[in-house]
Amino acid sequence: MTELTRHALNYLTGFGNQHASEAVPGALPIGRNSPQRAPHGLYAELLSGSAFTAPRAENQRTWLYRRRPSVVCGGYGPLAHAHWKSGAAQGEAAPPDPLRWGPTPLQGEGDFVDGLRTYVVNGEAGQQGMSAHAYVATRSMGRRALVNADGEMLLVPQQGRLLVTTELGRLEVAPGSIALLPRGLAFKVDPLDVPARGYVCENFGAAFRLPELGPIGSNGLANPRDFEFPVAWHEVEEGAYEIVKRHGGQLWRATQPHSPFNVVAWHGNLAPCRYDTSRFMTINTVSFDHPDPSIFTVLTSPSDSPGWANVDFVIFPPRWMVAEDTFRPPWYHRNVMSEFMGLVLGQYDAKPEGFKPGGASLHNSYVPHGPDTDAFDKASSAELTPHKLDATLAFMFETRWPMKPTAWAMNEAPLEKTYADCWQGLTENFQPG
Ligand SMILES: O=C(O)Cc1cc(O)ccc1O
Ligand SMILES: [Fe+2]
Repeated sequence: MTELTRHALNYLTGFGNQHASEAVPGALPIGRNSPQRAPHGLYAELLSGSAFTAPRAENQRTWLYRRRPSVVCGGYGPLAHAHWKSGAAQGEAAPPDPLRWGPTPLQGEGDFVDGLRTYVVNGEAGQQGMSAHAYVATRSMGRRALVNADGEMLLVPQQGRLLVTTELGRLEVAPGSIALLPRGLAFKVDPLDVPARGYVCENFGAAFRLPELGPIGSNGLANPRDFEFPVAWHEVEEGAYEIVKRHGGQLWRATQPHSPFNVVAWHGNLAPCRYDTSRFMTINTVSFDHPDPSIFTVLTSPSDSPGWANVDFVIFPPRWMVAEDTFRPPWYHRNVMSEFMGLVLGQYDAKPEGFKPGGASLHNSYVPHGPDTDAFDKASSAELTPHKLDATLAFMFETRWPMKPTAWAMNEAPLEKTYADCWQGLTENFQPG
């Protein structure tokens, strides 16, 4: 039995809060960040997530008090990885068809980094845009840590709990929950159940934040208090670590003589967190019509154009459907924004049979899509009594930049050859006069 299954981890709560935590009493300096000698012989180190002069509401930084500073590290050399891609330049030209993949196969051995496979890319690593990946992990990362200098990582586990160890402490993340790992922070992802499978959004744009609530008011959707942050924890075991670094859309590796998880105390508002999607306060119509899916936004990474997200993280959680005189599933549509979807659990109402947990779909910019023929037929004649969509969790990474599938997604992943056939039964029913 691991230490974790015996003792639940502790968490600090509140998205955007200035948190403070110390694993050893007195390790956190009081009243200043950089005393001449930090307590207990620790080194003070600043990690920033925004320009120093970013507006206060968007300014993110954390002070770390650690046994050795991060600069004590060997030189980096390239690390080969066949399947982790980033930036539009690493994608393929693919036809503007709707694409769908079956569940990512669970075979193969490897840790979280080995098991990353990129579905789609856009933008440019470290600058703007995003990538969507699948992961399959069958073993822990051991004495190996990942630092993504290009972007923040949003983990969406689909099966198997994860122990995420970070410089700021540890998070346990189960399917149904997500983890958000700031750009530049060292972490490792270890499966607590094997094999573990899930999805990752790598975000090269502005850091994910809670969406504005507008007329909804001061409560609702993802509430800030439900985001949980780790308490300080440092690894006591001595010995070298391999640091795997994502930088400039490539992987690099170096060895350092000590663990990067050597932060004894920290304070600040740039920190990893987890969020349980069952705490999402879902809003939907109580009258008629199917609202835009933006009402299900958990987190958003804005771009420089107001309302045009670099990427949104949207969920389709369990919810009551009560709309009167309404076609209740999503409408048929063609959107300028591009939609990558995954399914954690259960069925998705627009494609109840064809879209499988652990699978994915891509409806790129202006690619027409909507409910499949079966879903259309059922929803067009369903009795419109209140109905609970239960035991379901789909999600979407929606981005303003068209996505390019990778060579893996087109040639090796379980791409369905006949996905578009699911709409061929939508016959013409027009009855003039
Ligand atoms: O295409 C999809 O399945 C995602 C989606 C869901 C919805 O309720 C409205 C629009 C939309 O793109
Ligand atoms: Fe859509």
